[in-house]
Amino acid sequence: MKVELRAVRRTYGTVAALDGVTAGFEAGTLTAIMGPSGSGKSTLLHCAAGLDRPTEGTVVIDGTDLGSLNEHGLTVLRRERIGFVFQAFNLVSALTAEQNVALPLRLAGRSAAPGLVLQALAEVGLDDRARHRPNGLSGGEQQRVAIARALITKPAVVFADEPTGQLDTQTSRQVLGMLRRLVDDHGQTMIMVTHDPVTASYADRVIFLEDGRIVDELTGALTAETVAARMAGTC
Ligand SMILES: Nc1ncnc2c1ncn2[C@@H]1O[C@H](COP(=O)(O)OP(=O)(O)OP(=O)(O)O)[C@@H](O)[C@H]1O
Repeated sequence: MKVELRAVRRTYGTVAALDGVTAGFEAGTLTAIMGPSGSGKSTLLHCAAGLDRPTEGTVVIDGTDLGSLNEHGLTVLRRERIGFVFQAFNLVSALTAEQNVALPLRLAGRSAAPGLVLQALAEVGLDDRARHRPNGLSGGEQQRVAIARALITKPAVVFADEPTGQLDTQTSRQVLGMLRRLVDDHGQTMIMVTHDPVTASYADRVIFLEDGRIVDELTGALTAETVAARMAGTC
């Protein structure tokens, strides 16, 4: 499912958090958004995901102009087609890991096929923690439950904000490998904000923001070194 931003501007008072961003995100691609603090990364993600409305310009997902949808229409689109891996989308503390992962299916009125939820937990290495509540899990484990929950509906588009922010190196590699396989095998469109060159190196493309504008782009065979060099302004 293609996601397109056309001349998107988002202002907060006199601050232009996004200042005329045009970008397309094709199905089956993973894009990393990078840039200094305050450059507009979260604002871009929120506008592209229909969580925030641009002040000017349009966001089009799979041919639908999000500006033409009311709040209910946006909610349905988000629930049925979009997955979120955001730090702010916390787990429900009263529910077990298994129940948290099953929640998006229940909200969409879909029943979970037997084993589906456990399989999603197994993919993030947590099938043995299914009955634990969030406060009985480490930060990294909670993050992995949130990823399993985001992917359980097999969303066509996934938005991620620092998807491996709280994970150790090894778990982080596993999770990134898993996200990469989802894009390659299921043709999902994935857009992730990250400060980490290693995380960005899993992407097909890195977009660099500065002061609400796209200032550069890297594509091709990305390595953490080339991304880091670009961040340091040395290439
Ligand atoms: N709700 C808001 N109200 C007012 N200003 C905002 C709001 N959200 C963002 N801004 C401003 O818009 C600009 C872009 O913010 P944004 O959060 O998109 O940046 P970012 O690149 O994600 O930063 P970080 O890496 O620190 O998370 C900043 O100047 C920020 O202060």
